[in-house]
Amino acid sequence: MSADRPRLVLGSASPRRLELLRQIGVEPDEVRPADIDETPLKGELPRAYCRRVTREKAEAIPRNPGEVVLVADTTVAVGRRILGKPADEAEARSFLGLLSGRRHRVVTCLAVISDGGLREREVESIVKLDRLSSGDLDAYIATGDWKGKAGAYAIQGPAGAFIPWMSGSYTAIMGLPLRETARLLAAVGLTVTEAA
Ligand SMILES: Cc1cn([C@H]2C[C@H](O)[C@@H](COP(=O)(O)OP(=O)(O)OP(=O)(O)O)O2)c(=O)[nH]c1=O
Repeated sequence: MSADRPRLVLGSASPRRLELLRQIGVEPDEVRPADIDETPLKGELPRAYCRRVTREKAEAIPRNPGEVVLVADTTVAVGRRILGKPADEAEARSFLGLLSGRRHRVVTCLAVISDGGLREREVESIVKLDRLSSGDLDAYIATGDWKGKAGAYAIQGPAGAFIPWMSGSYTAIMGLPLRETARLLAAVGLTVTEAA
């Protein structure tokens, strides 16, 4: 990347998002996560929720002139219901019970704030989970991989063994849609040129 490019701040505590950015040869100059309340509003629908939370993350992060701040949010939706990160094992079991044997949506919103203002994108994918036996569920819960993951699973982890089908963007499901991210970064002067 050239010396006069803007500084990139990744506004996320998610190790997946950093790993995904690195996959396209982008190393943020700084990681500066947002700490916001992610509680859904009463009656809020999943896409509207994801967009709002993403914008709030973007606005909560202090930004100096010349900096580009990148944030995202991943939300799992079963019909009108929002499944965020499970608070505990009991909630993880209940989320996985809802997802078992069904298709659900995964919405990932991303936003970039630069001197030029706010740019937003949204990517929706569909994932099918096999019907989980109680043995499958116990074994998966025991891995602990559900912790910190929207919907209580991660496609890139052991839960991959229960996913027969998906449609959309694998990187979006994992937390950061790389195609849309690369395009948004390019639009603010951060061309992705170093991918090996
Ligand atoms: C569905 C799914 C989610 N996830 C993860 C990505 C996100 O880290 C997390 C969803 O929570 P988010 O609230 O989107 O992100 P976060 O709290 O981890 O980090 P930050 O808000 O600071 O950016 O779930 C996977 O890793 N794999 C998956 O298949």
